[in-house]
Amino acid sequence: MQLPIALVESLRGLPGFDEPAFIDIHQSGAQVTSVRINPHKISEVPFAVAHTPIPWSRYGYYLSQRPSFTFDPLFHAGCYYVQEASSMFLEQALQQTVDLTQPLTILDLCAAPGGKTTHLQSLISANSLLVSNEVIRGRAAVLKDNVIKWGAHNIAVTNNDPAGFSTLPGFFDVMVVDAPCSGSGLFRRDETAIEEWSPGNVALCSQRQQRILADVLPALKEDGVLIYSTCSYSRQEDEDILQWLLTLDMEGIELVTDPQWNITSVKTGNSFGYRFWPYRLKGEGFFMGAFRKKVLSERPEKYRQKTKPLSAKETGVLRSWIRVDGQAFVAFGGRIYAWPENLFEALDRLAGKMKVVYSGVLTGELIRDKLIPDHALALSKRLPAAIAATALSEEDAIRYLQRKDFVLENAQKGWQLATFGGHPLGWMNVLPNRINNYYPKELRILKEQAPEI
Ligand SMILES: C[S@@+](CC[C@H](N)C(=O)[O-])C[C@H]1O[C@@H](n2cnc3c(N)ncnc32)[C@H](O)[C@@H]1O
Repeated sequence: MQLPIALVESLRGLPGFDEPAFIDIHQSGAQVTSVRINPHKISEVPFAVAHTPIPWSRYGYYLSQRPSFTFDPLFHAGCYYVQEASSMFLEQALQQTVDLTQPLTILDLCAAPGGKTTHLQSLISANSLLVSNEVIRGRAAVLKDNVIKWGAHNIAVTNNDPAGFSTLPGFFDVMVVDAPCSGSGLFRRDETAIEEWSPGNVALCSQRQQRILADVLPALKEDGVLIYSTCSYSRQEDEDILQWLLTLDMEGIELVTDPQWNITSVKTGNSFGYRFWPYRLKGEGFFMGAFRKKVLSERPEKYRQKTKPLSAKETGVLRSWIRVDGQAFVAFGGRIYAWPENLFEALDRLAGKMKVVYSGVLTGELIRDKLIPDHALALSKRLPAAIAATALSEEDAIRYLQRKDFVLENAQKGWQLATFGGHPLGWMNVLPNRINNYYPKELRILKEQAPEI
């Protein structure tokens, strides 16, 4: 691996930078595999391979080998997320700056494919709302799929430019801006990123990061918390951005780190940054800083309800499909979504101002008083206990996920969940002579499993 000389030169003098160790780790070919479990679905790592906890995250684990995630049904059931270890430091930043037992409104501004979003959802209280935004439409679709897999009911996925959030002044208690960057921190994983790296691109990224932050900060409440991060090593995208934030009446927040974690703390003026060097800890290059907003925010507009919830009569048929307690049901384009009642106002405001591509739990479509359940409902944690389900063998689970035919002896007829290890994978409708597989086509496993030798 040939690192750009201009990058190495630009890092000289940065706290914690060790040039020979930096070059060595990139040439060693060593790879770190880590996952974060979904505490709403499982409580232990579901792999036979040896694993050790990631010290700064209660849900993160290093794996001694990389299993085939594609052919693990529990991956498709949303039981865990494959995520780089350093970025799980978000947990520390959040835990140390906000009271997570409170109902919070949180924005994850640059959210696709969903690493930070799924992590945030595991940390916040059930009556908090997480708005997970991605500006690029195709990437917002991937984000939505990952949010559905995670199975939570308190996330809304939006597809807006950061400037769009200026229509929601003072709306958020917390904002996470995991900014698009020059990506040098991921060189070990993605060698093509090396070809795209240039000093000019670092400068462009730095300007774009400032623009994104300036556009979105009006939507943060006074005293609200901003968490900023990149996977770049460059000072212009890291410390320089923290310095610049101080000029916008943002106040740096110092975080406590255990010295054994080997994270490099950087104090620049009154801002505090945290650098992750891959030769000092087990993880990729990463940078994070936290701030509190010290300037008055505009007040949000007076609330006027726009969305009309469905009546109890209209939703009567849903009772056998979803736990309706505490939920309001709303219809968009014939599709019925369950919104937690206590988040109704926030979701309704959001729907009035932003391009919302997903919210709550998509329950399904009502056709002539019958519900055609959506895949999202199968993966959600709002299913009633009594719903019909059939446990599949691992082989059948893979065939189900590939949308291939399989045979079930003595299975109950009708709509039911296809499950593996107690976790729903999706819907199927068992007919007398065949099984209709409702696993979404666009999510199916396309690869073939290599035969065991
Ligand atoms: C570092 S990635 C986010 C990774 C994500 N937070 C996670 O943990 O999975 C940055 C994201 O910012 C998005 N992005 C690109 N240009 C942007 C812009 N001008 N404003 C906001 N987001 C942008 C990219 O599409 C990308 O999804």
